Amino acid sequence: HPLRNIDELCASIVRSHRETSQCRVEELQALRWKLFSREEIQAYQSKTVDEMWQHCAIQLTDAVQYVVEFAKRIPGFRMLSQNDQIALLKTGSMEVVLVRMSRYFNTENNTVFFDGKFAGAEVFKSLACGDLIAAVFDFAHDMCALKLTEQQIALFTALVLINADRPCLEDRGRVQRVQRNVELGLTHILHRDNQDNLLHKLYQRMAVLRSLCRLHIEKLHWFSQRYPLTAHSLFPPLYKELFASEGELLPGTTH
Ligand SMILES: O=S(=O)(c1cccc(C(F)(F)F)c1)N1CCc2ccc(OCc3c(Cl)cncc3Cl)cc21
Repeated sequence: HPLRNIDELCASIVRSHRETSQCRVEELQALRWKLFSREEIQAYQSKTVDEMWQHCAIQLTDAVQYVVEFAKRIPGFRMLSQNDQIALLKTGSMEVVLVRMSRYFNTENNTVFFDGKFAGAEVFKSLACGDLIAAVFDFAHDMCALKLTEQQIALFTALVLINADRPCLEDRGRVQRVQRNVELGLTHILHRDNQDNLLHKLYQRMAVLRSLCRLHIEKLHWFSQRYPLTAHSLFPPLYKELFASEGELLPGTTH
C-alpha cells in the first residue's frame, strides 16, 4: 500500500529505529560513569593486534545485524532488488553503525560505550590504528554537538543508507525514488522541530562518514595482509561479505 503521507513514513522509520537499536539511550545514560579500571584497560592494551581486531570485528558485525533489520523495515527498501539491497548495505551499514555509536558517546570524558562500559580511545590502542580511532571519536563528538533527537537520527540514518549515488546499483532510479521520500521525511522532521539549519550540517557529516569508512577499509586491507589467517578464517562471514573487497581478500565468500 503506497504511503498515505510523509507523517506515516516518518513514524514507520522512527519505530524501526527504536526497534532495531541495540540499547536505548536512556539505558546507557545510567551506565555513563561505568568506566574501565586501570587493570581492565591494561588487559585490552595487552591483547595482540589480531585479538583486538577480531574482538572489534565481532562487535561491529553484531551492530551491523541490527542495521540490516532497520534497513529491511524502511518503506521501499524491500522493493529494491536483492543486489541493490546488498549494495546499499555494503557501503552504508558501517556508516549507520558509526552514527548509532555516537549516541553512546560521553562528551564529558570522551568515552564511548564498548563491551558493557565506557571506554576512552586508549582502550583501543592494540588495534594499531590510532588515526582511525581518533577519527571515530572526533566524529562521535561532532555528532553529539548537533544534539539530534532519536527521531532525527532515525531519519538521518535511513538517508545514509538509501543513497542512490552508491556504486554498482542496478536500478538507480528506483533507489532515487525511495531516497527522495526519506529526504522529504528528514526535512519534514527538521522543519517541524524548527531546525532546518541542521540539514546542511547533516549532509556535511555524510561526507565525513564516507571518509571514515574508506579509512576503515584501508586498515582492513593492511590488517588482512599482515594477519591473513585471522582475516580469512576468524572474522565473521557477514563482516567479510560487507567490508572485504570482492575476491581479492577473502576467496570463497558466498554471493
Ligand atoms: O568494537 S565496538 O564495540 C566499538 C565500540 C566503540 C568504539 C569502537 C572503535 F573501535 F571504533 F573505537 C569500537 N563496535 C561497535 C561499533 C563499531 C564500529 C566499528 C568497529 O570496528 C571497526 C574497527 C575499527 Cl574502528 C578499528 N579497527 C578494527 C575494526 Cl573492526 C567496531 C565497533
